Amino acid sequence: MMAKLFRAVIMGPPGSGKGTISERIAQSFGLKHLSSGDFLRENIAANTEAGVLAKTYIERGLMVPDHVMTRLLLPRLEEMTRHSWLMDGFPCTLAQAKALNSTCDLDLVISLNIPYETLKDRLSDRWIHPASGRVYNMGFNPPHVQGRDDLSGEPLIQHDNDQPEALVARLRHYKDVAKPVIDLYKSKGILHMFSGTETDRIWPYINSLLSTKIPSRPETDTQHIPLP
Ligand SMILES: Nc1ccn([C@@H]2O[C@H](COP(=O)(O)OP(=O)(O)OP(=O)(O)O)[C@@H](O)[C@H]2O)c(=O)n1
Ligand SMILES: Nc1nc2c(ncn2[C@@H]2O[C@H](COP(=O)(O)OP(=O)(O)O)[C@@H](O)[C@H]2O)c(=O)[nH]1
Repeated sequence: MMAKLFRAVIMGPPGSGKGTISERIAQSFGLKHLSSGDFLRENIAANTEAGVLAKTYIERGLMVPDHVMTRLLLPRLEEMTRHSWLMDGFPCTLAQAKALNSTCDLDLVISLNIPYETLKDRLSDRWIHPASGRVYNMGFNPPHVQGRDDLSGEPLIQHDNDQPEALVARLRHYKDVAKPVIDLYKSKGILHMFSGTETDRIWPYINSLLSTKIPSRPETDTQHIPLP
């Protein structure tokens, strides 16, 4: 059977559920979940040149400049010639989207549209295991032991920029930079927008969309996703 690789991007404001939904997609369809935030953290931990540079921005709650993001991520994507993947958190800006375009053809873009009040509630309750990027929510998906990561048992933390005071500015910024990216993907005919307040209600729609594009049971080599 012909094997075709599948490349997708998931976009949405902070707290919209990109990470949560990406994990479900990765599990159900065998795509490799690539998180730009995790990748940045790995580079920071490894003290790479770009990681050291990125850290100076992230520490101040700023977006990492386009040239640093593309220098970090594009070579990584270029290496993945044999993988189907879902990218979460990149591209963020039109410049990043154009750079990605010149590297690969995307099959599909998911954009999450979630009301502000919902984002605020979720993020003020978001707890993170910094080493792995695993995400919890005290109501929606609490850890087995309060304040501790399920797998490592290490302490969970909260990000200052998840608190409501920082959120308004983050959302405004997201809206400004994401609009031209969304318009670009709309014009290419690959954008699929999902709106709602609950991941569990949005998920079936995403699941059925992807089921029309990729089989839900990947074959033994999950890196090659055969299309019907
Ligand atoms: N394209 C990107 C992705 C991430 N970042 C930086 O990396 C940080 C961590 O990334 P991530 O974990 O994806 O972001 P969160 O801030 O947790 O965003 P979200 O709430 O959407 O998960 C961001 O705050 C931002 O400073 C960036 O500048 N540009
Ligand atoms: N209450 C609630 N929390 C959710 C839902 N979906 C995701 N979350 C939580 O909301 C927070 C943000 O989700 P996350 O996947 O990190 O979003 P991202 O910032 O877009 O990657 C996390 O704490 C999730 O556990 C939902 O439907 N209801």
